[in-house]
Amino acid sequence: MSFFRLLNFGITRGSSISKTHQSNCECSPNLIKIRPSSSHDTIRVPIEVVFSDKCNKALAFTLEERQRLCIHGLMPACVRTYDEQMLAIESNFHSFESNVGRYRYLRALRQGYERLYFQFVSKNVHAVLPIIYTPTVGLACTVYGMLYRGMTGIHITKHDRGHMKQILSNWPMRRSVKAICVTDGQRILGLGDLGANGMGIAVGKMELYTALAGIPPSMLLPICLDVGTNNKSLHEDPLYIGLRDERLKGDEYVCFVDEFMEAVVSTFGDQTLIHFEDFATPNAFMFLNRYQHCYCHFNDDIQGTAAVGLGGLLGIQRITKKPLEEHVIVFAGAGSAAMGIAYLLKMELMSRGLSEADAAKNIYFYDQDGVLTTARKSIPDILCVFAKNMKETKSLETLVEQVKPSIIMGATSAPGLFTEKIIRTMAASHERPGIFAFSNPTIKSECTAEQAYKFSDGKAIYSAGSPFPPVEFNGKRLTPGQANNCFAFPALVLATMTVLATRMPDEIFLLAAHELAEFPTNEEMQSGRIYPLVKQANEVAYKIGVKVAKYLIENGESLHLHICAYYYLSNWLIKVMLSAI
Ligand SMILES: NC(=O)C1=CN([C@@H]2O[C@H](COP(=O)(O)OP(=O)(O)OC[C@H]3O[C@@H](n4cnc5c(N)ncnc54)[C@H](O)[C@@H]3O)[C@@H](O)[C@H]2O)C=CC1
Ligand SMILES: CC(=O)C(=O)O
Ligand SMILES: [Mg+2]
Repeated sequence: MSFFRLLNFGITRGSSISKTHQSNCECSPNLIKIRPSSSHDTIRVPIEVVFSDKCNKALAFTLEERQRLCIHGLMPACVRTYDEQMLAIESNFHSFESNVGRYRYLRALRQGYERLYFQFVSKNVHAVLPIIYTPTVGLACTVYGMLYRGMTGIHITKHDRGHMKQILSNWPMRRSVKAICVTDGQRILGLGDLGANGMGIAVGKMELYTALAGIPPSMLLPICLDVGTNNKSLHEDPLYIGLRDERLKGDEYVCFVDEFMEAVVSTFGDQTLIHFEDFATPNAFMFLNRYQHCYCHFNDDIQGTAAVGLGGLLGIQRITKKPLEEHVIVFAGAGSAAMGIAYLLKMELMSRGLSEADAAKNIYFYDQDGVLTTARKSIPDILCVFAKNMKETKSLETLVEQVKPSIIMGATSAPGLFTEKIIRTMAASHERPGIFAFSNPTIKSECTAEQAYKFSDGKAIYSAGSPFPPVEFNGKRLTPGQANNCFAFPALVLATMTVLATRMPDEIFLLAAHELAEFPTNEEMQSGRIYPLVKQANEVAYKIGVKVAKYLIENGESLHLHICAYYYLSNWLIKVMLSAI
């Protein structure tokens, strides 16, 4: 019997690990009387392998495993079942009062017991996502140097030019890597330039690949491009883990990223999926365009958010029974998130037969410089069609008074931007005003759930990038939706990886938006919640993943033609991946 077969993890959900020991010992529920091991059937495996993060089962090693692996006596007599293991982790997790404490505990758990970690996360998505993802991961990134506890991915610095392939080859699981998530740390959530501390976000995103979409962690590699940081306080922070230099810029920066992209595919293969995360907006768009014909890549802040944003808008259409083209929509912020959503929204409206100008007619943009008018100098290409021939104003309240939007979408990192006056004005003109506060983490929300419900007299359909608890209003319990790209990217990468697609066309983001909008029931929609619950995120990833996989195969985006002949196989493959954890 091989080591890995002997090491029957058997920790599939709800199963009991203690079956094997029952024939070998007398046992009370938790404590077992063990008999000495017989040396002739032992398997010699280096102890550091048995207790490595990939293999360590803690007290779930059965009596047979303990005897045959010669680790008998190296742990207490108790053999824990799956449920007991999960209970022990859960008790530890909840024993920490602060969320950063819980984050720290989970980091240690992953480093010592990777399988248990992912089993715990995928079983407790609702409790754990706010820790390993927004909002806590943002706070953790601000003190990442203090929390640092060893290898989580690859750091490539600006001094590594000419050697990137060699550095990537240093990754211990290089042979199995199929996807990377890369950040240069310049716009970490709404917290600005966090330099090399941004690694925390790349790690968090990839943990959702596994926890929500079942993609084995050995296939995934988080990468931080340390090209310096313009955040002076990090230069002075004695615990900072990155280079204390100004950021690379201009041609030097672009050449650096070009070399990186080439090194990725030459090390891990042509169809390696490359996920760009939290780059500053101009660079995010520049790389999305630059690499569109050469790599299988996507930008989560632009495209993943677009799918979730449009999904939310389609949800509002379901509630209000008013077609999206008749809604007046104000975007507050003109960065990756807002521009990505507006682009996909325009695509949706044009697919309904509208001209580009008609699709853009009721959509307004407002940013730090005020409302976007045709008088503005240097408008990004994507936004030109949305610029209005109207009087300029620097006040969002004035704009809202003027155009009376039925939907407002904030992605500004400007907390409190949606004032009482704005929300009241919208509620006075619309039965169910849509309010989206995409900014992360929670402290950056344009308004809180409570403010949205209170100032709209409970009428608002409110969603936010970070989780808000339900609010009691006039005897009703109102549950906000989480408008976060975590409802899109796990499905999109699962599909792309499963069918070996070589690119990620715009249509799959549109498709994901439609599937997402269908997820909540009519009853949930009418209660004002347009997104699934976070605890349903695995199901969302699977269902959208299957649809996207079929689309990719049917439209010739899949690398292997024989898969096309068996396109229903994608269903099966995805199920297998999901059951792998
Ligand atoms: N919920 C989700 O899934 C996602 C949320 N986000 C969040 O969206 C926020 C923005 O990120 P990016 O789109 O990359 O944008 P960015 O950071 O590149 O741009 C922000 C935009 O907001 C505008 N802005 C800033 N302060 C403003 C103010 N007081 N009034 C009006 N406009 C103002 C700026 O002019 C700019 O257009 C971040 O907080 C980020 O965490 C980003 C991606 C996904
Ligand atoms: C959620 C996300 O990707 C962001 O806030 O940047
Ligand atoms: Mg992001």
